Amino acid sequence: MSSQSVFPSDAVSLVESHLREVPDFPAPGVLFRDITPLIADPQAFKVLIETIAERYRGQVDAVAGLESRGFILGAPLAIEMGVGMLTVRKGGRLPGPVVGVDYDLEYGSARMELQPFTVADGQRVLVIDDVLATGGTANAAFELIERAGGVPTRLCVLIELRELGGRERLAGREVDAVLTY
Ligand SMILES: O=P(O)(O)OC[C@H]1O[C@H](OP(=O)(O)OP(=O)(O)O)[C@H](O)[C@@H]1O
Ligand SMILES: Nc1ncnc2[nH]cnc12
Repeated sequence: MSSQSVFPSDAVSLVESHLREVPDFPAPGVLFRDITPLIADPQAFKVLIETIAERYRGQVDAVAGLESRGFILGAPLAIEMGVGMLTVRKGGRLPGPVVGVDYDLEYGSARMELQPFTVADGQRVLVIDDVLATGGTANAAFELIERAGGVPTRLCVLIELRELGGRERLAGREVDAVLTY
């Protein structure tokens, strides 16, 4: 783990101590960072959400969660900050009208969609997810929010996997990670 988190060291330790590292999931060679122990611990989950909310309170008008683990973090965060929740979903799951973007992952491709009518013009949006890997998913979310008329101010993730280059793919975007590997 590297240091330099923009979050307090207590929050970094909290995430680190509640993570499961699962080798070869969902495919051989992938070390999967599993946040389920963290969200299953009511005290840890509450403190984490409060800590993240503290950093962005008053600076954003909405939270956009990225399907599906970003929803788990985004919904309580939106309530804690008193703003609305936007859902950036995998292709084909939202009733239209939607804006969509196709993008490449490490292996294969994917599509994310957003209902533009959920985004107010000029609305400042915090994008939230559990993991930043190649950055394809987050990059798609930034593009969709902009196409819908919003202003994606930054990405917040619990875990950044540095060697997968997400930060470079998101060049010019603000990225905050609680924990970086
Ligand atoms: O930076 P990237 O290379 O785009 O990868 C990061 C994305 O991958 C994971 O989601 P996944 O697609 O596994 O979906 P899930 O949350 O529904 O499991 C993770 O929750 C991020 O959304
Ligand atoms: N190694 C990983 N662990 C958890 N989620 C991921 N999403 C992309 N890569 C991941």
